[in-house]
Amino acid sequence: MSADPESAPRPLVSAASGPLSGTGRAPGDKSVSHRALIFGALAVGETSITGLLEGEDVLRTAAAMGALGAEVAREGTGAWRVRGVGVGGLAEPAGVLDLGNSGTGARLIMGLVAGHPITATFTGDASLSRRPMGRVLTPLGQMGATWLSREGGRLPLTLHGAARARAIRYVLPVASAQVKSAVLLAGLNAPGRTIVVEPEATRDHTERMLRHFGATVTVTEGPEGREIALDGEPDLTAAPVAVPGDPSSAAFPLVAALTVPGSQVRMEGVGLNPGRTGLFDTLREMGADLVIENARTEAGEPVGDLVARHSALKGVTVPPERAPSMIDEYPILCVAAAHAEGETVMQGIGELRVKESDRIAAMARGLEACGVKVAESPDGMTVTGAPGAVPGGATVATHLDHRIAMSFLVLGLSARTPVGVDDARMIATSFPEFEVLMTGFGAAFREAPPA
Ligand SMILES: O=C(O)C1=C[C@@H](OP(=O)(O)O)[C@@H](O)[C@H](O)C1
Ligand SMILES: C=C(OP(=O)(O)O)C(=O)O
Repeated sequence: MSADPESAPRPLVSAASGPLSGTGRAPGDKSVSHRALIFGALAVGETSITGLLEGEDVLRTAAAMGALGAEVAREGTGAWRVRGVGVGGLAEPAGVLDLGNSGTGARLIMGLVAGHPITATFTGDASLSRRPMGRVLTPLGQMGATWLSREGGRLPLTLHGAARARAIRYVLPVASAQVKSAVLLAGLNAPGRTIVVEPEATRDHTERMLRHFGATVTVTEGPEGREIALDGEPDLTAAPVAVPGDPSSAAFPLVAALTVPGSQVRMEGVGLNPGRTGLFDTLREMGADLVIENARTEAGEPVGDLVARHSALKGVTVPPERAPSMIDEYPILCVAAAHAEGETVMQGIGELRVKESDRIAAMARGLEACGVKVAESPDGMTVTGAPGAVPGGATVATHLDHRIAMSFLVLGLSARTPVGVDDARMIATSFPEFEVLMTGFGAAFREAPPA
């Protein structure tokens, strides 16, 4: 279903369905998919990608790479081919780059453009236009880029790349893999060493992929944190990419199985990069029967099959330093927390307020409407569970946020009365097969008339 802003919202209702069971595959990892297209576009030669996520966020990045001069072709389901232009070889796009709902696409491609002597205008949907871009513009400005934007560096924004990009050393003021990646992408076309220091480690897909395509990247632990150094102006060479399954997407059916009595669900080929697995650790601490089988390495990324069985969960305090490794998973963790005995305390998660929606507020309002007790602070929330007794019975506002929509559809499967979401369109940005997969496991979803 399309997330086309011109189309009408699509309300959806989820109701208690009995046990869920089955085996499925998570869609391709969104972070790795964006990067495969971007590095493919910068490399010399033809990169073939398998398992690419064909969600709307990634399709926007594919279109942007085409507009910047790469040849991008779809060969079959998840199978794509990118003929790159070489570092420094991007062309100025003729039209506007519309990144839709995607923060990753917008911020990474800004880094790419900033390192090239070209100008590009970026737009996005209402959600993306509210999100802060100053966090990437500040370092990109230090590297020589200039821009004209709405107040606070919001989209729409026109970015003039540097005539000759300067390598910088940049200490991340916020734990963000998107900011780290934007600086490294700009640094690719800068002579000398670009260094990013991250006080808290974030997902390292960019570092892994830079090496995979032939760049020299060294990572050391320094007094200020993890220090990533990239040697500028490398010759990137096309390399095949097999995209692992997305743990952030697999989280939804797995938590559904943990919370619906009698369920057992197996998700195969899930990426288990340690920068992404904080939710699985947390769920196990809560008492989840969640087992990894067939742990293996595929194309440089750890991968495994995950089996979840319905479990009696208990509330935990999630260590704030774990936040970067589960940053997109707090909405679905709230659903597990709603079914856990006692309190689940989440702290150090202020970043959730600047995602596709203010996710702390969206989850708190939705859970309250469903009869779950929640306390909210500027950078945290506490959910008090009601195991097996979540009332439900509300239609929740999703604010153009796919993860809010999927979380409440999962909650509806175990609530006493159905839970509706006001709009399911955005699910297509990251997990287009969500409804088919979940209904295949036995979930009861039905279209609802608009309120
Ligand atoms: O680099 C990436 O692919 C991502 C980084 C995270 O964002 P931040 O860098 O803003 O934390 C995450 O929330 C997003 O879904 C994907
Ligand atoms: C935050 C997310 O993505 P992005 O920042 O790319 O919009 C997400 O997918 O949860």
